[in-house]
Amino acid sequence: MLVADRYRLESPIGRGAMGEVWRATDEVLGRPVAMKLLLGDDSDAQTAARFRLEGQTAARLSHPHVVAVFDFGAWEGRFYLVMELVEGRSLAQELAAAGSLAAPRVAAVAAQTAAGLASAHRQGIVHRDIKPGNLMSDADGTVKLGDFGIARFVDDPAAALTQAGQIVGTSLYLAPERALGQPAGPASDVYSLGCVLYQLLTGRPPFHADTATAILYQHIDTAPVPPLRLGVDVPPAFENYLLSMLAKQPEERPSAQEVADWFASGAWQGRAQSLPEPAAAHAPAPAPAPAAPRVPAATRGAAATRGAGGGRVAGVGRAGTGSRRAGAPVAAQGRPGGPLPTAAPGPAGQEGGAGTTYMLPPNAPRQGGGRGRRALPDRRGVGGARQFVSRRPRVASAIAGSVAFFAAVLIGMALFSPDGSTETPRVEIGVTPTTLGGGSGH
Ligand SMILES: Nc1ncnc2c1ncn2[C@@H]1O[C@H](COP(=O)(O)OP(=O)(O)OP(=O)(O)O)[C@@H](O)[C@H]1O
Repeated sequence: MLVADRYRLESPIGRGAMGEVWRATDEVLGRPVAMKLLLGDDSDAQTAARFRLEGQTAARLSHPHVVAVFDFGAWEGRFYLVMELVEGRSLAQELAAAGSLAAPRVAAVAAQTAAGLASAHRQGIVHRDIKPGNLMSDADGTVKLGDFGIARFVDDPAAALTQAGQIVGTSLYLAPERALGQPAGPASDVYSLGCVLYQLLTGRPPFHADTATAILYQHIDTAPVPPLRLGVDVPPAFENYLLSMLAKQPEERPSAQEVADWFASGAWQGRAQSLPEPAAAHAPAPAPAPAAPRVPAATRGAAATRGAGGGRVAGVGRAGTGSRRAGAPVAAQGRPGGPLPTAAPGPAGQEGGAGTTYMLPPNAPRQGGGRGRRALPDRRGVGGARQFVSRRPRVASAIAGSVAFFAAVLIGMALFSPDGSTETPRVEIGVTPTTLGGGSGH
């Protein structure tokens, strides 16, 4: 079949939510291409507009790790998109075949995907649907980021084609701030990439549950189980960095460019290091061998007490509207700090599928008042004392010695004072050494 007098369809490659992808030949330029044909016809204005947006968005990008877009048009009532043909398979297929991938392969995927993502972010484009099926690997193992079907321009909310109260994306990889109804930013893509890398390494995503809503709650307030604890063979530095990408707070995650630089530098092979400063969000990666940032206290602290499957929350089930297929409005985000998305059940869909819309119940935790936020100060307080003791053992033991000395003096005064006074500052004796002793890491 010859499409638009130019592209000869040869064999189907696959089908997604919006269209079917064919291997084709561009007979004008004489080269193989991939052609995505919009499912159905172009009479559905909403779907057609989103399909066109995908083409326009991806066409703005020119990067070795982003699938190139060559052409866009309409033919016999259907829109088509002509792309660079990636001869290989998606990371979803690679993962399905292997079960899990070795650390060096995952590090290469991380460096390349993050580089493609960083180029999109520089153009003001947020991908919003990073998942294994959207990462394509060619015959050499080079990874290319594709499917900008639900991407949006950071500065152009109208381009999101959204409807209030809905969140679009795949729940398995959805950043906490998006689960809370806030707009996706570049850091949301980094979080999603962190989820994908975690899955490639361990064979399972960081959070999984029976319903999409339960998974969203886990993104919000459950720490991922560190891969080493699952018995995965991964260098400590790699694990530390991966967990920093999964930080609950967007500002605590590295940028896509930092992720690309860090993995490309080979630093992932090293041991985890403590840095003198708290995880520096968006600081340039140190050269030549950048250290892994310290995992945010909330991430690591919670990991000790809660498993990835824990914390099931009752709520509405998945609210997959099937909107991408049906052409209904999709993908609305709440304003920062604005009201949470409202509950609205919808038809069920396949977990991890694309173009799925989720809605949280109205009583979902609010940012700043949610369960995760309430738990943070305690975890951070204990973690801070531990870090202080482990980083400054001499100072800590000097303080502990002084406290013990004054305690002994006060006890002596109380015992041997002529009037037998019992006014001993027990609070100082009891509390201070306990606080320091709680982190006896030396
Ligand atoms: N440029 C391309 N070269 C080779 N294969 C491609 C290309 N683009 C997409 N594919 C493959 O075609 C199939 C369908 O892709 P498509 O992007 O339409 O859907 P999807 O990403 O699987 O799902 P969804 O669109 O619902 O997120 C996938 O298997 C994908 O790997």
